[in-house]
Amino acid sequence: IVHMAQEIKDKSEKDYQEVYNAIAVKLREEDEFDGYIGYGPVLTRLAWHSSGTWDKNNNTGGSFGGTYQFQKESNDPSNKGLHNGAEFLAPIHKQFPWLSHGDLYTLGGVVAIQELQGPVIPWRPGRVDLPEDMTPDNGRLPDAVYGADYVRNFFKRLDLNDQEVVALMGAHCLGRTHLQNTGFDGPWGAASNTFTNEFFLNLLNENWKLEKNEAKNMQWNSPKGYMMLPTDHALIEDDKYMAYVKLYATNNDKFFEDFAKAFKKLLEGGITFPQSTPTYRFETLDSQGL
Ligand code: HEM
Ligand SMILES: O=C1CCNc2c1cnc1ccccc21
Repeated sequence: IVHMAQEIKDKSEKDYQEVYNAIAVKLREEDEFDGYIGYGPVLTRLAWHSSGTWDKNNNTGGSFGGTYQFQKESNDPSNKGLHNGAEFLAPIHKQFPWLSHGDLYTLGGVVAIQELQGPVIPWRPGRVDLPEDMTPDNGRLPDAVYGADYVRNFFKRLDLNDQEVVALMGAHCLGRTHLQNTGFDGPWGAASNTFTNEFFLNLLNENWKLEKNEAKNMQWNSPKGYMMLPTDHALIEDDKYMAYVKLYATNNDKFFEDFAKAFKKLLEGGITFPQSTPTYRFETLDSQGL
């Protein structure tokens, strides 16, 4: 299967910046969601989950077809809680019906990262909605209960190496786990809605204890009320991953640079873009004085 991005002839950078701004203004205004964390983290997770179904071995799934819009995919137990992100984006789709669902879901993640003071994520348009029967099966997204070997093997299917995996996991600086979504709980107190390298600092600086939580799942908790999933903690159990955790904990610029590259790669997995497709680097609301 080839997923060839369509050439968008009648839309310019200005048109896409207008969509970016509509999402960003709504994100800024609707700040009370999830205990005043806001929609940034769940939009980021929606962009990742709509892309993370890709299988490089047969080029099925991925962000191209926008199949998250179909219940077969949005009802995947791995996607519990993400309907909040999809509902947030529904009015944006109404306002800009020319934008495909795949472009909408990935652009939502780009806006979230950039508006939460993260790096600029270069983004290309042209994903094309596929019919419902092209929706990938459930079960293509990762479980949180396993260790480093599982994580390394899982991301091979997405063509992502150790360095890209550690950089991407840095997005767990955002938001929190919700017992009713995934059976994990915390961190308690304010979860973050600012994109930083704190996930790596937490991994290295906290005193982690493996405990069973209320849903009978094992998770790592610290005296300060922080938490890590087993797949998070795996990054300091494995020497190769640990080297990148240390790099990103001590070099925020390097983290931002590597995250931006890896997140773009994740959001474009399986898509062939024509040479003529422009790569957009959007302005944040702040940088536009908005
Ligand atoms: C081994 C891979 C991964 C596993 C097992 C995993 C698992 C999880 C789990 C269990 C949650 C809690 C969801 C909830 O209870 O609401 C979560 C949240 C989140 N994940 Fe991951 N994740 C992984 C990789 C990623 C990647 C690669 C990204 C993005 C680049 C990402 C971004 C997020 C964000 C932003 C949240 C917070 C969502 C919110 O606050 O609503 N995760 N993840
Ligand atoms: O160390 C943190 C910062 C707050 N958010 C998370 C952390 C670690 N693991 C997570 C895993 C999923 C969602 C949020 C987090």
